[in-house]
Amino acid sequence: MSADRRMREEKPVLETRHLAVSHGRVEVLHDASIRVGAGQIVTVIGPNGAGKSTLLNAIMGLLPDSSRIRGDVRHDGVDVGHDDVEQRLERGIALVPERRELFASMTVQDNLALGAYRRRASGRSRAQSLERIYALFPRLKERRHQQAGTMSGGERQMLAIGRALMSDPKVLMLDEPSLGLAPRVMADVFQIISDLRGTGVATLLIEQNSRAALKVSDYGYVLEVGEITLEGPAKALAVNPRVVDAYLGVARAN
Ligand SMILES: Nc1ncnc2c1ncn2[C@@H]1O[C@H](COP(=O)(O)OP(=O)(O)OP(=O)(O)O)[C@@H](O)[C@H]1O
Repeated sequence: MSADRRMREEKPVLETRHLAVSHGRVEVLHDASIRVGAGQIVTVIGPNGAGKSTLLNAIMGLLPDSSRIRGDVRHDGVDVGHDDVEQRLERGIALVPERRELFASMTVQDNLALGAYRRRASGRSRAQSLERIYALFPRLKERRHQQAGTMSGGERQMLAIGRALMSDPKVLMLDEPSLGLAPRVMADVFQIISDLRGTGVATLLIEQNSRAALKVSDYGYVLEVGEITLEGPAKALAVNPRVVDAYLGVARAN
C-alpha cells in the first residue's frame, strides 16, 4: 500500500487536529493537522522559526503555562491535550529535545536509567529495554561507564535517542537530531533513525536537513510561518518543485 493511502486509511498512533499555539498575542502555530501511523517515520521540514519545535513541544505538553493552545493532540485515538508530560510519557510519547539535555557528569548507563523514570507499561522490563537499546547502539554498550559529557557529538545524540527509548515509547519525536554533527556522523544518525522503523516505534522527525530527512521518511509535511503548506509521501515531496526550490536546492544541500 502506498504511504499516502496508508496515512489516510490507518488509525494514526499520533495525530494533531487544528492545533494552534499562541505566545501572548502572537500565534506561532495555526491550524496544524498532522498524522503519524504506527511504525512510520514522518518528517516536518521548514525554515527557522516556522514553529517546528513548538509543534513537538505542544504534543509533549512542554509549552510554558502562559501559552494558549487550541485544537487536539490525540495518541492512539485518545485526546491527551490535558495530560501533563509524565502522563504523556506513560502513554508512550517521547521527545528528544534539540539540546539533548543529557547529564554530563553521569555515566551513559545512568543517563539511560533516568530515561526510564516514567515509562509505558509495555510488558518489557527496564533491563529488557536497556538490552534492546544496547543492541541498537553497540557503541553505547561499549561506553556504558563513560561520562556522558566526554562522548562525541554523534554518541551524545545516540545516547539522547537511547534515553528516550527507555520509556518504551510508541512514538518518538526527534527535534533536529543532526544539528551540529559532522556529515559522516549525521549519516550514522539518519541510519539509526531508519533502523528504528524495524523496532515498531513510530518517529516524528523535525529537521533542517530536509534532504536526509525526506530520504528516511514515509511521509512529510512542510511547515512555513506556523502553517502546514504542503504534505505528501516523502518520495513525492522530495521531487516536488516547490520543495526542491525552497529546501533541497544546491545552495541548501548538506
Ligand atoms: N515561549 C515563547 N514565547 C514567545 N515566542 C516563542 C516562544 N517559543 C517560541 N516562540 C516563537 O515562536 C516561533 C516558532 O518557534 P519554533 O522554535 O517553534 O520554530 P522552529 O521552526 O523550531 O525554528 P528553528 O528551526 O529555528 O528551531 C518563533 O518565532 C519563536 O521566536
